[in-house]
Amino acid sequence: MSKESNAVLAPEPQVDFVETPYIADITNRAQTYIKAGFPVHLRGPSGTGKTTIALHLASKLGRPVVMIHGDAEFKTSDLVGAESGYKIKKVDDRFIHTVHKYEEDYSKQWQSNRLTLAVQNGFTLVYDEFTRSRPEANNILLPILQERMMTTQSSKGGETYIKAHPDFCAIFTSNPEEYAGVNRTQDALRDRMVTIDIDHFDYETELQIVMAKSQLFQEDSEKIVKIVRGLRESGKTEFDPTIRGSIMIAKTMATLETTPSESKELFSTICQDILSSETSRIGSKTNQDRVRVIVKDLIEQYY
Ligand SMILES: Nc1ncnc2c1ncn2[C@@H]1O[C@H](COP(=O)(O)OP(=O)(O)OP(=O)(O)O)[C@@H](O)[C@H]1O
Repeated sequence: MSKESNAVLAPEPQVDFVETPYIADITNRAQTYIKAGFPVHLRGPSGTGKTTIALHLASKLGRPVVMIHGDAEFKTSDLVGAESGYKIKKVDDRFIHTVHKYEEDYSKQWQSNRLTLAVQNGFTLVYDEFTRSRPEANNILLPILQERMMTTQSSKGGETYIKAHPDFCAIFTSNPEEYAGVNRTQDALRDRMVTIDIDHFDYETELQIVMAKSQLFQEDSEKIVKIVRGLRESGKTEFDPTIRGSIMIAKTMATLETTPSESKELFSTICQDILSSETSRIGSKTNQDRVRVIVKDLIEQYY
């Protein structure tokens, strides 16, 4: 299988994907803009489901999907493709086994990269956390989004143009600009996409996701979701706890073959460990201790 075909994903529904009215509303709005020919940008804090919704949207469009993860090290050539020097092909002779022929192809090879692959073939591009790449690397996107035309360097030097396939479309995700390692979105790029701001899920969606991922019953999943939401709403944590914390608590309980209702002490310890870890990223013991106290109080409240 070629390197290119490894980069292409089939547009398949995700296992355990939960579609509540909250998710359906975001998906439907995004789909409308894509249908109208505009790229969509899902922007929001960590753990608000942006990547999952982007892949869900992509699967609904029914075209093969090419995914790129933003990276501070990216250069334009990592997105578009680059001259890869010459390649040597070894050919085994089928009849005389001791004979190996080597074919050397000194002509420069064009290694199509993911963006080129999507633009040329009309695939859906999911560019996850695209603002982690430097603005200079992302500049290549401007003519693609504006004129549906991509500029590349030809093997003979100079520029060539690739017209975007009519089915090509792009979905972007990003974290807010105050996050570490996130670059400011260039105005020109932002103006060419429809940005949908996403926040933490509503209660019903969090509950359905926890149940789907852990197989815990509703009553037990509700306890987890109420505690995580209570901690988030307290506003006293360094970082907001997310659905990831809820999923980790639920899966840990399920692995131990117990439930929050059966084992209150164990549940309390697991909630305190996971939530203090998720909400303090600079190793502050003060924050961890504060979270442990709030979580303990919330557990008393919801038992
Ligand atoms: N609709 C959904 N159905 C089932 N699980 C979901 C859904 N949305 C999100 N999740 C789960 O929630 C978690 C966080 O989602 P996701 O990774 O998409 O968030 P994100 O906003 O892209 O986060 P980050 O900014 O940190 O990359 C994942 O474990 C994901 O599987």
